[in-house]
Amino acid sequence: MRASQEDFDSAVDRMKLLEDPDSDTKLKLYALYKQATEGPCNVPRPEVLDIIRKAKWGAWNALGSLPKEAARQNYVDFVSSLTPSLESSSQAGPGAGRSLPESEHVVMTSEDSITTIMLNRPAKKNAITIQMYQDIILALKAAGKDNSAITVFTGSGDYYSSGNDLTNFVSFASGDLEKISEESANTLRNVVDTFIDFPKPLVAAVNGPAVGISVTLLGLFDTVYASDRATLHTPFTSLGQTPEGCSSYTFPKIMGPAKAAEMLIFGKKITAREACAQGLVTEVFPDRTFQREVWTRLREYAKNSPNAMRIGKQLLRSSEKEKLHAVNAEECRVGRERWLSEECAAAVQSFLSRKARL
Ligand SMILES: CCCCC/C=C/CC(=O)SCCNC(=O)CCNC(=O)[C@H](O)C(C)(C)COP(=O)(O)OP(=O)(O)OC[C@H]1O[C@@H](n2cnc3c(N)ncnc32)[C@H](O)[C@@H]1OP(=O)(O)O
Repeated sequence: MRASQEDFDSAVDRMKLLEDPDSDTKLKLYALYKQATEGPCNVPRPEVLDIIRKAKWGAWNALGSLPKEAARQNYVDFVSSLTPSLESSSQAGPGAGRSLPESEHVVMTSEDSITTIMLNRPAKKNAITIQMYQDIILALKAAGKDNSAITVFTGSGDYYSSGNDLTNFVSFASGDLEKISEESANTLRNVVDTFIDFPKPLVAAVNGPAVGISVTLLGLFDTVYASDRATLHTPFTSLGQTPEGCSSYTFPKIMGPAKAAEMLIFGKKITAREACAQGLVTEVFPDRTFQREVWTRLREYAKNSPNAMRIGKQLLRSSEKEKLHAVNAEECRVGRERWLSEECAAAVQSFLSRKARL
């Protein structure tokens, strides 16, 4: 169940009863309200000296391209969490009775028979934390079962995703290496398995640059639309790491072994247009019209018979599934060894200490 306009209006009224909320709470409420009512931040950044307006602008702007509907839901949930005693008995609490999982950085919305899963951490270029991997799994499982016809995966803000959050590796230096690396490999394996098994048409709307795992997973999507501003980069070897997301199998198959090697072994960054010429991207759109063109097209596609699309996908993909699961298992086994290597530790340290940038 998603928040209606009435739920939102009622949350706005309840919010007025809050007694002196702290400034972080006020900023978050302000940003979600603006996003829910006006959409993405569309005003120029205020002057440096105007501290309050600058903070408000920053909070709104940080919501990137979060859809109005998702902002409305987040606003209602946030107000509910602040005012539990004021909840009317007819209203569901946060998460109660909702078919969509909630997450701070992985936002799920459904409209026009399309479920959208959006990475929503624009200030960190949508880098994927361990919690986000778990949330992606939950979101995909929910989308696989809901009554939408198509599922779309996209990013908020100027990046599609900068890949694995490199601070995920910080815990490697501070804890039980064996245990943490095993848990991380299991998480990676689960998330990739969930993409392999996803039962409906899965479309990537690559709204901007994509790095690392956000690129490798594209080989498991049914259709990939990209903005002409997007680049695709898999800098594994400069990080002392190896390919994942089944790309060691899907990329050579899609683009041929030589082009795949350039990307996955030498870390060559390619443009969306190059990726399209090589078959990894289905179609490239001008950035200016990307959202409009992609969503117009997807809304048309979503009118097709959902069952026929799902069964069609199975016919196209099922013969590969066993192979893909085996590839995933092997990539995770090898990847885990690499994460424990000196090379990987040094590369991550270098990023974190800002000595190296892509
Ligand atoms: C469970 C474990 C699974 C493991 C799966 C493994 C997958 C492998 C991969 O995905 S490898 C790819 C890893 N990603 C990267 O190496 C990208 C690193 N990021 C960059 O090089 C740059 O940030 C950039 C080129 C993406 C963008 O550069 P730009 O100058 O435009 O912006 P900033 O660098 O200032 O970034 C803004 C803030 O975002 C933080 N950030 C960006 N990417 C990551 C990331 N991958 N991990 C952690 N943090 C990231 C960046 O640090 C800035 O934060 P700050 O504002 O607090 O400084």
